[in-house]
Amino acid sequence: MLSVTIEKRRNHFILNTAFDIHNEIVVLFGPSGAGKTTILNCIAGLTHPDKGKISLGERTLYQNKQQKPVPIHKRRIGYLFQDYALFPHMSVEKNIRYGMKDPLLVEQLIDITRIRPLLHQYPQQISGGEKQRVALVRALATKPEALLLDEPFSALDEKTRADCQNELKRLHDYWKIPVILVTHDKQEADILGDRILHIKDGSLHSP
Ligand SMILES: Nc1ncnc2c1ncn2[C@@H]1O[C@H](COP(=O)(O)OP(=O)(O)OP(=O)(O)O)[C@@H](O)[C@H]1O
Repeated sequence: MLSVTIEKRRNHFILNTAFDIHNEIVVLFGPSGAGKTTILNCIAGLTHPDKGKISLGERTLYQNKQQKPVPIHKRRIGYLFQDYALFPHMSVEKNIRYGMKDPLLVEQLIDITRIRPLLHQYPQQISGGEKQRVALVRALATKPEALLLDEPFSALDEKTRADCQNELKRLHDYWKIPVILVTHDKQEADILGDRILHIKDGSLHSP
């Protein structure tokens, strides 16, 4: 379980939120500037709350200012952004194998997502949807214990977005870990979310 309690001062409000995520896909849904990315960044360790506690399974990743936060690379959290961030000078295969923990698992992921024909291509030679699937596999190849997705499919056309959404569902059925997905797209939230958390001005609220 991913357990999150965050208090953090922002420009126009104090982000103040608490929630638990089991092995499910939870959608974080809310207007621009509501605090969604700040929450993901705190969980990933890119920034820290002013107060609060973040734990993943038995491990405490952050607890107030009493103890040193666990550094990003030791959190075992996969983070996928809108602009995929593949290494441009590496083939798809090298991108995926970078930081991988378990070669057998990577082979399975490649088959599940049907990206084997792309392995020898470079990022600039494949489409946006393909890049996003590769980025998803790369994130999972590190064997994360939780996955954070910040509008991963918003730059894609409708058909490609639907394909990627299906891919994510299939991967999650296979690999049940806590997933947080940020989206502005209500339809995507309904399709993918086991649960939807609505956030506005830094606080969770009912729709
Ligand atoms: N370094 C910072 N210091 C103070 N406030 C910040 C900082 N970075 C962002 N903010 C403010 O925090 C609020 C939340 O920003 P955040 O990026 O988390 O929102 P978001 O919900 O992800 O928005 P979007 O959907 O547009 O990406 C915004 O009002 C933003 O202006």
